[in-house]
Amino acid sequence: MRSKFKGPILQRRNQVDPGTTDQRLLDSRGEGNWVHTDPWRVLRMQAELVEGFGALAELGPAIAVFGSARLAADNPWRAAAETVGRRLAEEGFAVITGGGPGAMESANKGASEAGGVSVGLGIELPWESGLNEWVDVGVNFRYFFARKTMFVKYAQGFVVFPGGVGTLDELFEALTLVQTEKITDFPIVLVGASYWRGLLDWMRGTQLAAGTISEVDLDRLILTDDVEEAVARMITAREEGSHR
Ligand SMILES: C/C(=C\CNc1ncnc2c1ncn2[C@@H]1O[C@H](COP(=O)(O)O)[C@@H](O)[C@H]1O)CO
Repeated sequence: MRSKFKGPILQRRNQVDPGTTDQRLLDSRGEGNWVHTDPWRVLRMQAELVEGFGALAELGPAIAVFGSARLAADNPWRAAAETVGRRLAEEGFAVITGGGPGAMESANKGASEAGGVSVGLGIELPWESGLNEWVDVGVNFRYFFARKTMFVKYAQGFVVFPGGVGTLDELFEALTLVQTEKITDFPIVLVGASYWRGLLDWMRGTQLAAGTISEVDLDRLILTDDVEEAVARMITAREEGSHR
């Protein structure tokens, strides 16, 4: 009876493959299509997590700063993001952004110029993106979910500047993780009261009224125009965390 093990799998009779796995690896160059298959993608996802964890494991206390990629250089929120980056760095926090332009670039600039650790977690996009020039530690991701894991795992709080759907995605992911107690003691500060108030009013007037969220969910969002308050909230959370 024909019989063979293909790794852990027993094959007998007419189920026996010709050749061996090593032979197939070494004997031919093969076709390239397999790199686009899901099993291979899983290895790439795994590699992104490993690279991200490796790059950030010793970062120390860090705050993520989010906000629009599209804010022009003279937009006042850019100046505020730069101040937040600088002040967080002065207080000993690493600053993590998406590594892109706009508010991200300003926060990285503030952190880098203050001598802090300025981190950019970039994402492969259909158009040219890359990391802004103020990123001093950069990791570029293929997969959004792997990148998002890094923000939440290595930041102890979020400061969120006005932004579009990308910023809302990051904000509501954090809020969901806090609500479901996947992350704890995690301040979320929204800078730009005039920009965010409409959203918070809708959440209160529509979501809270319909019972789809609780008052405590709204209480988790801190709204301010004062960048010093944003920084102070992060410092307080760090101090409270260190007493536990
Ligand atoms: C729009 C342009 C470039 C976009 N490049 C980005 N690079 C890195 N991270 C990005 C980029 N765009 C969005 N993000 C992430 O989403 C948030 C901002 O998205 P929004 O829709 O602009 O609010 C941001 O925090 C990033 O994490 C060319 O100008």
